Amino acid sequence: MIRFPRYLYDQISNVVFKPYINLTSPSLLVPQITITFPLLPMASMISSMSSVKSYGFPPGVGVSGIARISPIFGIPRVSTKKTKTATVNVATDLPGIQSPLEKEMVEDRKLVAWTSVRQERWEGELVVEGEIPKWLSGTYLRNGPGLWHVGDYNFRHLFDGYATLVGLHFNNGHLTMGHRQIESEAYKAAKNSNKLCYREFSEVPKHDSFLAYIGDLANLFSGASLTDNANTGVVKLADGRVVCLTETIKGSIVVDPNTLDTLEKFEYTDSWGGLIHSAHPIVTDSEFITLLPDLINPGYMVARMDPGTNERKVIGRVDCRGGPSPGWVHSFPVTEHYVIVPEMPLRYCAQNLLKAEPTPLYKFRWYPESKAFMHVMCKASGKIVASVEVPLFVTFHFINAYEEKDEDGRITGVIADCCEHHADTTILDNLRLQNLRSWSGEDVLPDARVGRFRIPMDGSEKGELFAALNADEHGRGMDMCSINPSFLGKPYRYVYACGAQRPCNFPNTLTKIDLVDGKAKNWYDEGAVPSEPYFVARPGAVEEDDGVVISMISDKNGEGYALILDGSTFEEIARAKFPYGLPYGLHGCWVPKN
Ligand SMILES: CC(=O)/C=C/C=C(C)/C=C/C1=C(C)CCCC1(C)C
Ligand SMILES: CC(/C=C/C=O)=C\C=C\C=O
Ligand SMILES: [Fe+2]
Repeated sequence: MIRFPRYLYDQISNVVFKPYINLTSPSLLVPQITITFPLLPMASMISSMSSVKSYGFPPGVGVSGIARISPIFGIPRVSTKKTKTATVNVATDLPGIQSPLEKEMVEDRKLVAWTSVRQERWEGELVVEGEIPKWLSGTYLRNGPGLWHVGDYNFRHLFDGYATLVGLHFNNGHLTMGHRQIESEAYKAAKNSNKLCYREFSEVPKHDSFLAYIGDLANLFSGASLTDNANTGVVKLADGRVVCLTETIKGSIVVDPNTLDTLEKFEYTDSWGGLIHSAHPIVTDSEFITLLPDLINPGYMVARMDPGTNERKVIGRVDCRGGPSPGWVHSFPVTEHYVIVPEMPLRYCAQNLLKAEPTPLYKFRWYPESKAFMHVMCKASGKIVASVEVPLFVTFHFINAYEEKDEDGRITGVIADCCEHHADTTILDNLRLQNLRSWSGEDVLPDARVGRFRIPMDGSEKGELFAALNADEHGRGMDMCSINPSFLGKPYRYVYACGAQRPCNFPNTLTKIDLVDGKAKNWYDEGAVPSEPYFVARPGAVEEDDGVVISMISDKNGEGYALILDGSTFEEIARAKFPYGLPYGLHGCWVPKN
């Protein structure tokens, strides 16, 4: 049994135990281990062990000792000593061994969704079980925070992790997979200095002195200390560029969808400045629309960027009706003619931004007395055509929105759907890594629903919020949604999302919701954590659900696979096992071939 920190254990695919005879003192058997990283044979480390104890397993198996191992970002050393070798495969041999420490390690592997990615990059062909439709030709990219530590320091929150980009390349029924870390300044600095250097979602770099603290505050206001760790989503712009994004504007990074290489920063050439934006712009073949919260004069700038440019042009501005600051806008929806600007009572909070230690709501604060609003801005004129008070709500993700018309074709209202957490902010705390990693079997995932806003366009002061269907249909879990992109901004019927099979501490099913029938079809693999189900339409499809749904699964054995479901039946049509389990990821996009 070789003991080392959890994060290192997960980096390792193979351990070679090498006892050798010390020639100057032949009675002395000196143990050594070689630790090999999967598919990177050069990246192996050799380390001597202090105490050795055999458990009576075959040679090389069941040996205990404390291994001296260089840190994760260190340069592996290679031994030149002559050795006899015996091989232990950690993945296959250790699970059979039942010492308490070994049990703990096996448990760790099961938490692969919440365990740092085990190496910087990998690429290879996957074996496909079932049949991938031949028409599925292109790359599914998924971004997310996949590395949650620097050296020995472990991050707190799911959203803190350094971005891991995964690519599934589909070609004529074949599938190759690759993953790699996005080379943000924040990631590179952490790697080089072995410490956190930029402010992440919940993490703030430690200061050596009071002077350094003051300097950091200045850097906070200029944005210099904010992270550029583009770990939330990835979008394909109409001009073909693929950009990874997060909530900080500087965290916009152009990547190569084929190699997953980090290419360059996406620099905005306009002078709008600002430090933060919505992590989910609306991106289509003709549109890029984003929201820029204004923390000084509480409000939001709504901006558009034309394909082939890096210049945002302002469509209009919404002044907040509540205060003292704008509500968090992780995402927002659009209809054919309008941009819908949500004003959630979970608002950015300047005081919390200044704090070195995280508050229960991180950089935000819940202001129920400030009320909640939905604003509707005309895309063409930038005018606010409706602004209504709505019941309090909490959402990360809007699903879609569309215009309601009367029989004469006049717009009477707007419907906007979101993954709504019953105006309860505890979901943010649930996403702390400690909570995700220490599930005791209790049902602790707060209820969520498809929250449907109806915003009247007749000058009424209030809008409605209700559940679009009975949330028991999807186990009262609801987040990480996608739709058929051709239905963006239009009346639509189907939502793909992560739902729940209870008890659970995190959404653990894939669900296809039929908003017309108020029914859901659910996919479930016991103990697995599926990531956002992403709908890709079949070229030439007429039906809204004619296509496939792609998700990546981190399973209960610490392994993982790509899953392809039929968009219509929601039945599995293919799966392909990854070489090792991957951490959970957030949002994806589809880059068609050519
Ligand atoms: C991963 C995800 O969904 C959200 C990430 C959010 C981030 C990185 C937020 C960062 C922020 C700061 C570093 C300071 C300013 C406020 C805020 C935008 C929350
Ligand atoms: C993963 C998540 C919420 C799950 C709750 O049910 C939210 C992710 C937000 C960022 O993209
Ligand atoms: Fe998101």
